[in-house]
Amino acid sequence: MALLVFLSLSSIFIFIFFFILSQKRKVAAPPGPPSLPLVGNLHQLHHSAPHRSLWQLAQRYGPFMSLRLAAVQTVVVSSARVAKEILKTHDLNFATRPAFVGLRKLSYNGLDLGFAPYGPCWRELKKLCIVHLFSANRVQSFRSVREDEVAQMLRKLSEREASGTVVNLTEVLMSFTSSLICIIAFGKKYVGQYEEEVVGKGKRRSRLQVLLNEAQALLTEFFFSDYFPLLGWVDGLTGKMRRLEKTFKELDAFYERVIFEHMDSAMAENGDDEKEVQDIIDIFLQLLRDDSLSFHLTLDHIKAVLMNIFIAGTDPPSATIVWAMTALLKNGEVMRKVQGEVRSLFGEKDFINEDDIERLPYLKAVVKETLRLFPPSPLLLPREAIERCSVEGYEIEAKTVVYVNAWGIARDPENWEKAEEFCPERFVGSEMELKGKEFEALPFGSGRRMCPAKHMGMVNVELALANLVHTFDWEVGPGSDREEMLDTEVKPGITMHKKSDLYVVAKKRIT
Ligand code: HEM
Repeated sequence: MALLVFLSLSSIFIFIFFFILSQKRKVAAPPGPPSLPLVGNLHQLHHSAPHRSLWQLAQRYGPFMSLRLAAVQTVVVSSARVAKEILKTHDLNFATRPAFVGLRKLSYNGLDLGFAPYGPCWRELKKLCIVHLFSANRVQSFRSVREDEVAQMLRKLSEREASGTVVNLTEVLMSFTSSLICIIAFGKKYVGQYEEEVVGKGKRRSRLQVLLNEAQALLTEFFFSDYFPLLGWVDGLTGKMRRLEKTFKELDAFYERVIFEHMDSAMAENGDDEKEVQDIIDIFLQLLRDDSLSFHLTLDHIKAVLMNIFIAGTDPPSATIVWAMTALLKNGEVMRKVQGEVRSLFGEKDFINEDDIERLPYLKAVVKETLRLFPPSPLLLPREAIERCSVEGYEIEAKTVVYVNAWGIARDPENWEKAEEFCPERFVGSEMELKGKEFEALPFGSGRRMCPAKHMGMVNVELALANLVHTFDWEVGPGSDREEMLDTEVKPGITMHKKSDLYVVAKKRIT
């Protein structure tokens, strides 16, 4: 009997002890909205614009907010101060990425730059890519490629103008950035070598373009395996796993084919005929032969980084130029001012080159203002806590997923006057570079996981935009609803694309 009483009392004490402990932990996490059983707060996220719903929730629960997305403990950062804590003070502890199913597969199980877990291998790979692929000298080596591709885009637009057709500028810009990244990464435009497929009302895309869009979509696709691990089998039933496998296999075969073509031509040339412009595969093949590398670079690492470059090099730059043109069409005064700047300095010229860009402070301010209001990755890329740690007096458990709401922070009236207005003047004469040092606007992220290609991205956008506003006068296409054309609704996906394509008429300027 005594033993029974003793056991019952001890069980009650143990229960009370763990109950108090769990309550303490609950209190120690950042505040957040109440959650439902099983789904947690999943239902509170807007499908295509989660950054907007998270920003609204943050107005109520604060700039450091906990959410439970089914089984995934999450925190959301919505102020410059907390972003600095996470991305600078505690950067090392938040330098890894969650192993979500889509990210893991498309990163060759974590061998890439963008989604690999933090560790010695990723560190070496990032160093190597920064030095060999994305340095200022390397970006400069692609100058002629960039200028040729912009000139080609202008020619295409001139032909359409001559035939009086309305132009889908979104498609023109996607095709420009994907051609450009194909030449930079693979040495030639493979897009045109693939058969075209019908992808919607009157739209045709090359298979390679379709695969690229599919990979982009799969990176943010909802997989049961990520949020309800016990229901992972549902992903098999819905066909998502098959879609992921198929897209991965086709892209893998494409990268392999291009790499082997490079190996064959290197052997045929016997190494004595250096190419005028080395593409990214050439550089990787050289590195593969380098015995002094501090880690074992494999073919899968190369394919994984090519996957990053193909997706990240196409989408964020094209989305940024579309947003810039949308904002300029909406704000006629800013359009006149930026055209005035370019044309008054270079009115005699047919083409604005990269040296000219350095003399265009207002154009540069337009690009920065676009990146402030329309960061292509509004929630950056997800981070994950490596170990339990304390931030702003709250306890963050290991494996908590962290989203930084860069979109919301850059519209925070605490940091920006007339925050919602498109006003490039705020950057004229300002020292702000928006390259990871200022936490009030973080279009390229910050810290160890920030974008390694920020310089390349910026140059591509500035050159294309300068030439578009220099060469043409722009109007919304006749027959399109101006309101709808210039709205700021977005498509779902890892990159924030404008929802409706931008249909415009481009008229050559009168010289
Ligand atoms: C307008 C252009 C671009 C913007 C706004 C942009 C933005 C970003 C952002 C926000 C991140 C996540 C940073 C973080 O988690 O803190 C990122 C990562 C990355 N970006 Fe970019 N990007 C651009 C262009 C490019 C280009 C052209 C490339 C390659 C050719 C590229 C390659 C990458 C890679 C590999 C990562 C992953 C880095 C890592 O996890 O360590 N980006 N980018």
